[in-house]
Amino acid sequence: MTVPVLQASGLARSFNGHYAVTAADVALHAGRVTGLVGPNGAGKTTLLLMLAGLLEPDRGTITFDGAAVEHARLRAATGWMPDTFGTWESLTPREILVAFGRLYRLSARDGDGRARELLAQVHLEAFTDAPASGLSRGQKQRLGLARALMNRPRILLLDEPASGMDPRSRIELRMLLRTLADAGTAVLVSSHILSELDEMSDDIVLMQAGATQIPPPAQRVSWRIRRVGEPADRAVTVELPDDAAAAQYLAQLIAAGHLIAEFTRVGTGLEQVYLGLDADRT
Ligand SMILES: Nc1ncnc2c1ncn2[C@@H]1O[C@H](COP(=O)(O)OP(=O)(O)OP(=O)(O)O)[C@@H](O)[C@H]1O
Repeated sequence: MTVPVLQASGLARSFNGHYAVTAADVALHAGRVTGLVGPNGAGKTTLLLMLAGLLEPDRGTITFDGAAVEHARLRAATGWMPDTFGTWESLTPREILVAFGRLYRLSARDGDGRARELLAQVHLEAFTDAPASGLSRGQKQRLGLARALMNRPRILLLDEPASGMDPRSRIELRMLLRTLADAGTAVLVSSHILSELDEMSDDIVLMQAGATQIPPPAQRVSWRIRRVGEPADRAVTVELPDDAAAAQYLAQLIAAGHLIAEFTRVGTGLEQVYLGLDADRT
C-alpha cells in the first residue's frame, strides 16, 4: 500500500493524571474511509483531536505524507467535524462558513462561493441567509460537515457525524464520504452505529480503554431465513462467510423449490467483533 497521508504511532494523552489514550496507532490512506469504533470513554474523541492537530499528545508521533508535521500544517490539511457543532446563533450558515473560510485564508469572494457550494451539497440552501439559531440539531450537524469541508481537506476527521441526522441525511452523508474518498480524501469517522460503519468503511480501527487495535479479517455473518407461510419464530439462522456464499445459498434454496419470504443479514462481522471487545465490561 501507498504511504499513509496521516500516520499516528504510539499516541498517548492524559488529563489530570488519568490516561484517556494510552497507545493509539492509526494509518489513514488517500481514497479510504476508516471507521473508528469503541465503547463510551474509550478515547476516540481524544484521539481524533490529536489527529486534527487540536490537542498535544503526551507521547507518540504523527506523520503527514510520511514526514513529521507541525500542528499548523496538519490543521490546514484537515477537516474536523466535532460531535456537536456549536454555531454562532446570530450568524447565518453562509456567514459562519465564510468566517471559517477566512481562517483558512480564503478571500471573502472565494469563501462565499465555497460556502454556497457546500450549503447546496448538504441541502441547507434554504437556510443560507437565515439565523443559525433556527436550525434543528440534524441541520446543525450538516452545517458542521460543510464547515469541515471549507478548506478542501486531504484528511477528514468526523466524530459521530450522523448523530441527530434523519435517515435521508445519513444516507447522503455516507454517499458524500464515499465521493470524497474517491476524490482522494483520507476519511476517519467514529460512530456507535455499527451497521452504518460497516457499510461505509474500508478499514476499521477498534478502540478500548485508550488503545487501538485492528480487528481480525471478516468474521462469519449470520442470515435469517423464513419460508412463505412460516411464523416468525420458525425462522432459521445460518452462518455464512460472505455475501457471495449467501447468494449461492439462497439460489440453492430456490432451486430446491422453497418459497423464501425473508432472507436477512442479522449479524455483521463488526457487531460480532465489537461484542467480543465489549464482553468484559461491567
Ligand atoms: N478535557 C478533558 N478533561 C478531562 N478528562 C477528559 C477530557 N477529555 C476526555 N476526558 C476523559 O478521557 C476519557 C476518554 O474520553 P473520550 O471523549 O476521548 O472518549 P470517547 O471514546 O470519545 O467516548 P464517547 O463514545 O462517549 O464519545 C474519558 O474518561 C473522559 O472523561
